Amino acid sequence: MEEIYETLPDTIREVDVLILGDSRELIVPCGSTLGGGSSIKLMMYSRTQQSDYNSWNVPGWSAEDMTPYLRKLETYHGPGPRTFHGFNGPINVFGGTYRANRSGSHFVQAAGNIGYHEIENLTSLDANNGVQRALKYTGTDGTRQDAASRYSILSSRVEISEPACRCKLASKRVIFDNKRASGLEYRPNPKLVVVPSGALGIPSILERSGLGNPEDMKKAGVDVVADLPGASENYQVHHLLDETIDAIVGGRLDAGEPIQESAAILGWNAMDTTCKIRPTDAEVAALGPDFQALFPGDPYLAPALQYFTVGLDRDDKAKFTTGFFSDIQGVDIKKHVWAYKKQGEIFRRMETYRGELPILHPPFSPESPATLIQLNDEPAPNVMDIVYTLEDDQVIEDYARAHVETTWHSLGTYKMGPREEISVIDAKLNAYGVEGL
Ligand SMILES: Cc1cc2nc3c(=O)[nH]c(=O)nc-3n(C[C@H](O)[C@H](O)[C@H](O)COP(=O)(O)OP(=O)(O)OC[C@H]3O[C@@H](n4cnc5c(N)ncnc54)[C@H](O)[C@@H]3O)c2cc1C
Repeated sequence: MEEIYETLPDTIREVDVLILGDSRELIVPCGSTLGGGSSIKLMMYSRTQQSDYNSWNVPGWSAEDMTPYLRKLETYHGPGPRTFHGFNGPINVFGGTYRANRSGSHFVQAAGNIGYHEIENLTSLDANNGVQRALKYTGTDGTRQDAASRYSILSSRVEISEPACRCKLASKRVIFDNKRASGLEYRPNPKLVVVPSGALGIPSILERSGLGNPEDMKKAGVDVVADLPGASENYQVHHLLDETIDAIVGGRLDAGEPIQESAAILGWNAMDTTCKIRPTDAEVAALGPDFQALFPGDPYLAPALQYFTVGLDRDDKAKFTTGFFSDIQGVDIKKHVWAYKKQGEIFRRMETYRGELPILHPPFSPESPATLIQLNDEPAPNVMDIVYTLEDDQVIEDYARAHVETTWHSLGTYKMGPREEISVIDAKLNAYGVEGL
């Protein structure tokens, strides 16, 4: 395990030009270990909206087609009608062994005050514009529900060494016998070659193997086996502003204590509420005609700059950029500014609210109604929506550009769909232009 861990990249680093004349490196964290992201993820339970599945427009992969599999993977311990969920799957979905109930309830109440009411089952695939007390990928004892242990990869010693071997051998490239995938370095002639290396790992491995954008492969000296330009397109990840005020990081809590006591707080991920919200029609209109023309739709409208491509060896730096805030219409940044204001209106109405944290607050001018406030013992009285000026909008925008981070949910490379839409795999997950992969 240790050896494998050390041979895989921990993070993918990216240099993005976010502010004119300045540049900042954004990091996409990924789980470079057995179980991948599921071994380090935040355990937050959510499901894709049905419109997302249906937008793939691939027979056999609609929301209706996917629902039996969504049920099959879970043992659901949450609220809501049983029709939407599964009760015999390997992954437990549970409310957690610990919750910060007071602030959670205040959030639900405050969101309700501005029209986002509590929805019992926000994961019904079409529920929207509501909040829910969050569920987690944890067992009823608070244990992480990771892919490696829940799918029994670790159930016997023999099986431990098998996926471990594959991880290591897969790490360079797929071998082709003419157009047929025939092995992963030292494992010749299997019936089928599967490369489960995640949205970040797959493009590099397959481009090193000759499947990808011919231009990029030529530059890297790789012979073309299949011309699949989509391999280095369509990468998507979403952005957020985030800051940790963690008791362990802050030195207020020794991590050893809760571990020794098997404390219930170990089953907590500090996310007690979750929500899905969209701008209203009036808000969309206020964001301008460019935004209106493109909404609702794919929020990642900056594909021209998003790609991930080949390096000659596994440790070579990938050519990679998220494309955050780079679309000329400014739709991506406008969405972020809208979300900043909206979450502020919820927090300002929480009974627990006592003002903003200076380290997390954009530097509005002291005259702005959005300027930093700190309250003493009482929540804010008679809260009205802040009316932001154009200058305030600019402050939020600059702050977002300077502080935005990536959010761990990489997807989209090696896209499934018709080949003419520069997709890379078909509805049966076979790569176009070759066999057995
Ligand atoms: C910090 C973090 C927090 C997250 N929080 C949540 C959350 O709360 N809720 C949620 O639903 N999702 C969350 N996610 C996202 C979720 O973990 C991923 O979407 C999911 O794990 C993707 O699964 P995957 O199988 O596609 O790829 P991965 O889980 O990335 O698995 C890819 C595997 O391939 C291996 N690999 C890569 N390159 C090579 C190579 N060259 N050779 C051999 N092996 C290779 C990797 O080591 C890894 O084991 C989080 C992710 C991260 C990183």
